[in-house]
Amino acid sequence: MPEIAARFKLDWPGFSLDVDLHLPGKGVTALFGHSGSGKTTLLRCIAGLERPAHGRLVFNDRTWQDAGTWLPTHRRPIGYVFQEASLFPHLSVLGNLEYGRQRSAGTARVALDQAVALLGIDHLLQRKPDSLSGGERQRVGIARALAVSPEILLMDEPLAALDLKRKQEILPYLERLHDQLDIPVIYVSHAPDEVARLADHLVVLDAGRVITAGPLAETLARIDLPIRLGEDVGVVLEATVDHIDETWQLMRVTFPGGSLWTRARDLPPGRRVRVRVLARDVSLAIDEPGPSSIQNILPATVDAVGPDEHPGLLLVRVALGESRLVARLTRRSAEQLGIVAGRPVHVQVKSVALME
Ligand SMILES: Nc1ncnc2c1ncn2[C@@H]1O[C@H](COP(=O)(O)OP(=O)(O)OP(=O)(O)O)[C@@H](O)[C@H]1O
Repeated sequence: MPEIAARFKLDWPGFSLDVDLHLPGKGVTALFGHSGSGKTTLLRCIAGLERPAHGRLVFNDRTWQDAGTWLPTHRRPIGYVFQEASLFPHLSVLGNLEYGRQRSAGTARVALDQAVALLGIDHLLQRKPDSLSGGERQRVGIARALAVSPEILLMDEPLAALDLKRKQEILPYLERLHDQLDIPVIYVSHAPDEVARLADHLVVLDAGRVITAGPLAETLARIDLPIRLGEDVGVVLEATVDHIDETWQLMRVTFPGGSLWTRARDLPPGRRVRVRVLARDVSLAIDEPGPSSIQNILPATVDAVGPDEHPGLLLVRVALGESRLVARLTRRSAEQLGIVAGRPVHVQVKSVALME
């Protein structure tokens, strides 16, 4: 599988970046971390917009940077999406897309027509940028990045400048990119919900260093990381819709190790979905609970126990077959229930978010 090998060392007053990463050559890799952790700087190094004194970057067996090699940005087969699309105001949307394409030197991987269709902007092609909404402008910005037929798409918080409504409007298009593009995407974000929804692979940065990197589900289930996610601690599960209960308008999704009920959606059985389960919505019981308003009660085994941000809380990871859930418990209840690794428990899941 093609791969991206990136090693950068950069020193600025008050900030240094020191990373050595191997990223998959397909799917969406999220660069995640708090503000100032170095996400944008790392993305800019990959794009050649920063030139660190010590750096090595190999993309699909081609060296873009090492001690004796430097491929300038315009010669790298990249598409770059900024937080806000800066479109030429005097050109129509189509003019903006074609301008980007003229500068493209790479082999055509994603045609302009395909980019237009993927981002749903065909009805906007004759419009001028100042007549577009923020969300539409950003969709054009993404299409423009794709119109240069890139071999990799670099996105720097493409939703950060949008309000919640516009974000919701654009997320389905990003999901389409995820499903239909065959080029790797590196996606900078500090929003856990975006990462849970879009990423396949996760790199967590803190103060210019990589804290952890790996497949999304596995990395989110780590409870030993110093990064503070607060209310967003939780896991994602790759699941399949297996039953719709029309009477109660509920839907059952199955994952390796169990199944969960959630609100029904208009999705056919067999459809692959991603579900997010937050640690605050998971509780544990030793004996099988009696009648309860909680619909999802599953047998599991405690896998690991770790500290949480507040000294009164713990994070407990449980195993259900090959899947993992994380529960947030008070230290007192963990003590009272005798929660230790290896202990069989019943997991109660109060709420499940479908990332679809
Ligand atoms: N050109 C520069 N010269 C010196 N310091 C810089 C430069 N650009 C960024 N920095 C600093 O480097 C650090 C990392 O910045 P960076 O933009 O990569 O963080 P980030 O994780 O992308 O943050 P955010 O989520 O806020 O965009 C910050 O402390 C920033 O002030």
